[in-house]
Amino acid sequence: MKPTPEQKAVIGSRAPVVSLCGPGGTGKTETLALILHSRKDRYPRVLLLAYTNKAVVNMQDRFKGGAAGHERARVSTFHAWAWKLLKNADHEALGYQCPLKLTPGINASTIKNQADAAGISTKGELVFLQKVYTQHLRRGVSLATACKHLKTCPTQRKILNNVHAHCLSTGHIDFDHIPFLLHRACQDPDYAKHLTKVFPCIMVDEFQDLTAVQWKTLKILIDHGTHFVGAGDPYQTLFRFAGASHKRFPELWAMRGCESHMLTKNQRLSRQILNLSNEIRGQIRQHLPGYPILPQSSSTKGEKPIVVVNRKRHMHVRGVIDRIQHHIANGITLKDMVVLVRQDKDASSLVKSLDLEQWPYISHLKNHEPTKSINIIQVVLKIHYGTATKDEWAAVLKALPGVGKTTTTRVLNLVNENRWTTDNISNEGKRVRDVFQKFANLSYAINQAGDDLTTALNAVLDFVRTMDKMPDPYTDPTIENLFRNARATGVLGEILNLDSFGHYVNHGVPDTNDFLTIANIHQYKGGEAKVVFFLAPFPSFYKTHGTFKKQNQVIDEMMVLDTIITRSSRFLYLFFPMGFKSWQNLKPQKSAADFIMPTPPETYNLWTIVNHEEEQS
Ligand SMILES: Nc1ncnc2c1ncn2[C@@H]1O[C@H](COP(=O)(O)OP(=O)(O)OP(=O)(O)O)[C@@H](O)[C@H]1O
Repeated sequence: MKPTPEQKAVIGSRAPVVSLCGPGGTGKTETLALILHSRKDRYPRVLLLAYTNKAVVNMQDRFKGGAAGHERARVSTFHAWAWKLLKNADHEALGYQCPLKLTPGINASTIKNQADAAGISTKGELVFLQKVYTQHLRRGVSLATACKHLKTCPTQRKILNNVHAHCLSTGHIDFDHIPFLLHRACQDPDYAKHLTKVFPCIMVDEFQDLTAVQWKTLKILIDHGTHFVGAGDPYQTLFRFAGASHKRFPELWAMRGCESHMLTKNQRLSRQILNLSNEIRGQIRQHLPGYPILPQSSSTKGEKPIVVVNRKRHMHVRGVIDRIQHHIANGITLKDMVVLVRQDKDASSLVKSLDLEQWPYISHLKNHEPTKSINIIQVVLKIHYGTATKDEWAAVLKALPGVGKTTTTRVLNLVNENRWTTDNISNEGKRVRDVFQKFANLSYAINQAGDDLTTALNAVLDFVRTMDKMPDPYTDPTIENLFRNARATGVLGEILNLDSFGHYVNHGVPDTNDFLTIANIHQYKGGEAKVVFFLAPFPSFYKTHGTFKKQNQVIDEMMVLDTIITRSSRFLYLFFPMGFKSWQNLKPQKSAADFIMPTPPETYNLWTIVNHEEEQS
């Protein structure tokens, strides 16, 4: 691969702070790989942070094959990197009475326990309490400030203060605590200086997705001398709900010594797809002025994007399957195709059809039922972390050999009353003691394994193997992904984030390397495929979320659509659930279709799907 002049300029930059901005497909990630390579002799260590576990795995794959592979580079999510540092940090200096224990799900379960104790049990109030607590952590503000900002009442404040006190006294922390605590640790100038020495160069892909507290932490390191490269696209800020902001780039540009680079030559999109993307970006820009978005170019010719309209989802599914068959007949493999959705349930009828037709696929949808093995592995891990619900405990106890009804009831009572401490258990009968001993042995093995996550996972799998009526987990094809992700992220608890690895269904097809990908666009960010299908949501989705009532949300949806469009290098199909006549009359739908309709008709081809069966009947 020959870098373009724009890419060469960034690679050759010696500025301490570099901003690399460009629309989807302009080669930002590729350029980061080249910068990494070019800087390998300049720094003893380079850290590259990516937003999702999937992005980390992709990046590691890209570096393995590409020029960048060298031992001094480390690719990680912010959380995995920060957790490795926090494990060795002085917990007392951070206000904790015990060493930190990463316990995924602990925030939600402690908030629930405290709320139960205070007699609060409505779902709405619980969700609100979680929102306040999460905001305090993600924004890097004190709990008191978050409480004030979100106008909590004295009871709610008391509950949240108790949650906070519980974490400090037990050392339990959740994922959201990780960046918050690293930020706190970096406020000590000696620690920040130390980190700057250890990480003299940090690069971030999808820079706009950093949360406020993550960015504040990196800014401290930059101020202490860490060199920095932030690559991304403010128009792909899809994680605003999780704390991302299109303002990150202006904040980066305002840093002292920042050199700003733009990539404008699109390496992925054909000219025809680029035209459509530029139209949507033009609309985004009307709402978000202030970003110097230069005209893009592309040298690849391709097909015009195709807009397909039909009111029925099952007709879209037929259309997708028909087009897949067409492309396979023309030499494109399933592996080069992806079906993208905005919300997971939009893919459910497609998944049913694929199962019926026995087509192999990998689904990155959150609502895809995990295999029995993955399910039980997650529950066993939750027990290890102390966050399993009573039902989850019951499911495991049911499958443990030699555990009858009486033992199960006794164990569940102890768990329910939160009384399964060593002292309490020693007074119990042998069977109950045996059950807890099994879990204690497992926890010991996991803790002993430390950073060696393969060993830790094997301990969990071996535990599952001893259970009755469970398939052998080692024969589950998804397990390989699980190990791969665990190794990539370096954090065992990430396995509880089901969406971090795909759900693979190969239906016994001999070539296990050829499958269709189905994903939510938030999961597929940064990905690319030759053929991209988008199954747009029905207008009811936007109505439920009040999207068209708030400008910010309309912009979010435009960004979602542009991110989907820019995943495709050759063929793009956008399926909208609406009638052909409504499209011809340009009747607004209050849905994603409204962003395509105003574009010049020559930007795309308009198709509909005719149901011959219905016509015949
Ligand atoms: N100079 C180049 N010559 C040829 N191909 C390139 C060049 N730079 C990048 N590419 C290819 O173009 C495609 C898009 O690159 P990349 O994924 O780095 O874009 P990106 O800007 O990070 O996209 P996104 O915003 O969607 O994540 C990849 O297939 C990459 O290998």
